Amino acid sequence: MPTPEQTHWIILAGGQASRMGGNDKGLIELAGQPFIQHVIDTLTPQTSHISINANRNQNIYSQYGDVFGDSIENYPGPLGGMHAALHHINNDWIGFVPCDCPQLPHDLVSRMTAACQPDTDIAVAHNGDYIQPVVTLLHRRILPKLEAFLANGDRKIILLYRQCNMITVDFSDQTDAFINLNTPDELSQFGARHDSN
Ligand SMILES: Nc1nc2c(ncn2[C@@H]2O[C@H](COP(=O)(O)OP(=O)(O)OP(=O)(O)O)[C@@H](O)[C@H]2O)c(=O)[nH]1
Ligand SMILES: [Mg+2]
Repeated sequence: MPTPEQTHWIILAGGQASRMGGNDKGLIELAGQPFIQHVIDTLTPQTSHISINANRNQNIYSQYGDVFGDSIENYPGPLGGMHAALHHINNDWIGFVPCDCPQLPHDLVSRMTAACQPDTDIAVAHNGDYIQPVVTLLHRRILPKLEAFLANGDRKIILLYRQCNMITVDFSDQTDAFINLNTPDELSQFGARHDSN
């Protein structure tokens, strides 16, 4: 429904990365490049509208593009980044990807946009096994529901989605595209596979 050019994409890098020892995950290096650079490299051929949601090291992230932080304090989770994006970006359709997913689909934007219907609130990627709740394209009409959800103290992303008109977008041909690296072990194992290829 929206064309790819009518969408604006946010790289979510605002988490605490507690499982990664609290290091700012978007800036951790993989194959000589910070995580955020891998995501930017995948998205740049797909869209010219990219912003970064980060709560730490905003001066460093600003070298990679437009940066904004959460307006809700105490790390409410990815929905905090989505909430901030809906206030920061003046666009009907806003897409999200996490900073710790270094091999996202090269056709993510075209497939997510093509799947949306006029009444779609949220399109969420699905790898055939699992829904990928932080790889999503949403319409700004969900903002009132999102604000009520957060004000109620709710944080579980999928519970909000179930209140909306959600569709899933099939990426079962690319199951590995959504591998995300949450711990030092996952990072070193992924790095070792990457080096041996
Ligand atoms: N803006 C914002 N983004 C968040 C927040 N929590 C998580 N995220 C982002 O959501 C995505 C998925 O989160 P996780 O992989 O669980 O990352 P994380 O919360 O940094 O890591 P853990 O603390 O180990 O769970 C990542 O891109 C995070 O940057 C938050 O409180 N605010
Ligand atoms: Mg993760």
